[in-house]
Amino acid sequence: MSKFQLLIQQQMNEIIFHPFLFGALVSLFLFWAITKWFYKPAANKKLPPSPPKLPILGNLHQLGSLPHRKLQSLAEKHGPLMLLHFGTVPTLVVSSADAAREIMKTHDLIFADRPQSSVSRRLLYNFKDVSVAPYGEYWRQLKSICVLQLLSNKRVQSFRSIRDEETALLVNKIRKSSFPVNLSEMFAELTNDVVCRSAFGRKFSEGENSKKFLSLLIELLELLGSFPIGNFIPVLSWISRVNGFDARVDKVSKELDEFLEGVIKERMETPNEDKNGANFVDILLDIYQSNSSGVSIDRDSIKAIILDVFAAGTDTTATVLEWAMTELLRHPSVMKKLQIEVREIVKDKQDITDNDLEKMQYLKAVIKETLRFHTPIPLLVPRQARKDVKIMGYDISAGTMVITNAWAISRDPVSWDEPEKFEPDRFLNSSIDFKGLDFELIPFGAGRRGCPGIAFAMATTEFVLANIVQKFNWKLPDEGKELDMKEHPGVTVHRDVPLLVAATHYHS
Ligand code: HEM
Repeated sequence: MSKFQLLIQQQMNEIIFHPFLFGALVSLFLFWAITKWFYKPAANKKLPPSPPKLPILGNLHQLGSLPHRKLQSLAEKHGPLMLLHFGTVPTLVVSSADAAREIMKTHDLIFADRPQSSVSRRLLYNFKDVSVAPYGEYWRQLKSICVLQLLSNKRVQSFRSIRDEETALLVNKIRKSSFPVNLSEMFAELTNDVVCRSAFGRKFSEGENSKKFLSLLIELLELLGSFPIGNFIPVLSWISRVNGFDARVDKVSKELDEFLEGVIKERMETPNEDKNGANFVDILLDIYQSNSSGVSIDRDSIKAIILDVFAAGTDTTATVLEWAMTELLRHPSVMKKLQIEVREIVKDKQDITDNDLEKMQYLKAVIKETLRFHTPIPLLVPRQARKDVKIMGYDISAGTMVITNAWAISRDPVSWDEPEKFEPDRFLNSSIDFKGLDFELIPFGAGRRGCPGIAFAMATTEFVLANIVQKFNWKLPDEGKELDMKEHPGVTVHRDVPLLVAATHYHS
């Protein structure tokens, strides 16, 4: 979420250097005076500990460019439940497995809402998608479409040929690539193409119109990850109108809508008769037109769900692959052990089957350790309290935003031995999994609002990783030099610099 912080910093700069400085300062002063006058903290409430805050900004200035790291340090001082203030928004920060269990299991129903922003309202069809829809009957119906129809194990299996073909293309690209291979770029392309083919039945990396869609998606992700200052200090909402941010949101939303309308129209005119080869648009159109499953969705719902799948499913999976390869290159003994496992199971066969993947226990351990050590969305997706509730003896008010620092939880020495070490073996004799039942490892969240895309994401991650470690030997281009491990700020935390590597084809 640090686009968040970057944006706030950017917007603060704009306040300071902008010709509208005077207006901003006057608004802020009035706002501060009014809130001071009316706001009286509840005397009889027991609130979680809070770090000291500034007037108006609250704790916004303490987030830094990588908030998961800053919030971890704050939690070390103030405890696993902290109450921060992002401008006027009270925000509960959760930093231990026990506290996360209270939120996502014991009181899951109370925390089943998401905070709503004007950006997601405009980009996601007035909250008609799954990930930001308010908790209620509409969200329940969409979530069940995702879990039972779009992202079920059976559906994920039906996309097997897409994974096969796209992974074969990746392997070919690596073979032909000039030195060094830019793996970060290749993983991003692959995950986009896999999601695109699963959603539309074709890719967007080919053809002019399709390239436009790709650049719109990149903008969508950027905008969804941004938090204009007006979200936290409502009196400053006008800044987004004046600095062109609102106009950019409107433009991206309009152009995405035109593209998706085109895809839907085309599919309605020439429906896909092959039920086994159905893609997400086919399935959603079928539900829309036949009112099957007793669910009624409209055209906007279809477009919003498709955008969700792109926003949630591409960047995240590419990040896991990127960090997994990074750690394998930094730990040659782990790479060797993984290659031995994969090559022994595959032997001299041409293709890796789902059955082979099932047997690759070390591969699964490497992926789990990557999700622990480099949690792709370190602060998960924020929730919001629907009612007043007591958590660990503290009073939490309805409307409080909740941020779970899953990154800090999976490095908590209370739950993990030597948490700062990348050590996949820790999972070999352990039943801990990432599916939302073990709160020390929750990269996909948990409970009602937990991620429905785990099977989809894992199918791609396991298959791609198994193939590239089997078919190539890998080295850093400059062996004497330490790999740069800096993280790039964002909702999904990538490497700051692309992963460049040397690959040699392996012959069994
Ligand atoms: C490594 C890959 C992925 C990671 C780390 C990830 C992580 C997450 C997280 C942390 C949440 C919020 C959970 C919560 O609030 O408890 C979430 C929600 C969601 N994810 Fe994923 N995700 C991944 C892949 C996918 C894929 C591939 C899809 C779809 C194709 C997907 C679709 C969704 C949707 C629709 C939601 C919203 C669920 C709701 O609000 O009810 N995700 N994901």
